[in-house]
Amino acid sequence: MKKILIIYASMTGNTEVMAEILEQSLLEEGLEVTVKEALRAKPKEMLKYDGILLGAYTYEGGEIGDEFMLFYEEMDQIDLTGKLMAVFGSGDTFYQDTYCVAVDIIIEKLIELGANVVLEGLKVDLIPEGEDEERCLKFGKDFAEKVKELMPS
Ligand SMILES: Cc1cc2nc3c(=O)[nH]c(=O)nc-3n(C[C@H](O)[C@H](O)[C@H](O)COP(=O)(O)O)c2cc1C
Repeated sequence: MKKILIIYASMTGNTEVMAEILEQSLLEEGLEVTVKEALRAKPKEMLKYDGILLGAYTYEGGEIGDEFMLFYEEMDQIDLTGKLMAVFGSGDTFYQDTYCVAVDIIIEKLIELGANVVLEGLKVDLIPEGEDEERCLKFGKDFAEKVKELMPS
């Protein structure tokens, strides 16, 4: 069974809800899923998984939230060449110019580290409800399909 790791940081719970929906979606696709908070995870753990999803909210006018920062910095120590990855996060459209930019910053770093970022970043305005919940479920399904296609057993 293909193994997926979801690592996320969430201050007020919105990105955490995204992580939960993604977990549900990946489980429905028959994948094994581990979910961890960034503060309790180390980047080298990613190397044991077939696919990895990273989630972070955006803070302070365009920065990665504090709880994800150490993980982000320590990623520099590992080689992610070929790793199948994608990024998600909650933000607030009130911050027009920096809406969900943490997602973009992380994607940029992953590409720099050689990862294969297989989907466009998933950005949600505050809590994922209704249509946004559907977008999260689809993101999980699309990621599962990529893993099955690109990591044949
Ligand atoms: C001080 C402050 C600054 C913020 N800056 C941004 C920002 O620049 N861009 C953005 O999209 N959201 C910004 N947000 C909104 C949060 O990203 C949003 O509330 C998000 O849903 C929090 O996710 P979480 O519940 O997972 O912690 C900011 C929130 C606060 C309190």
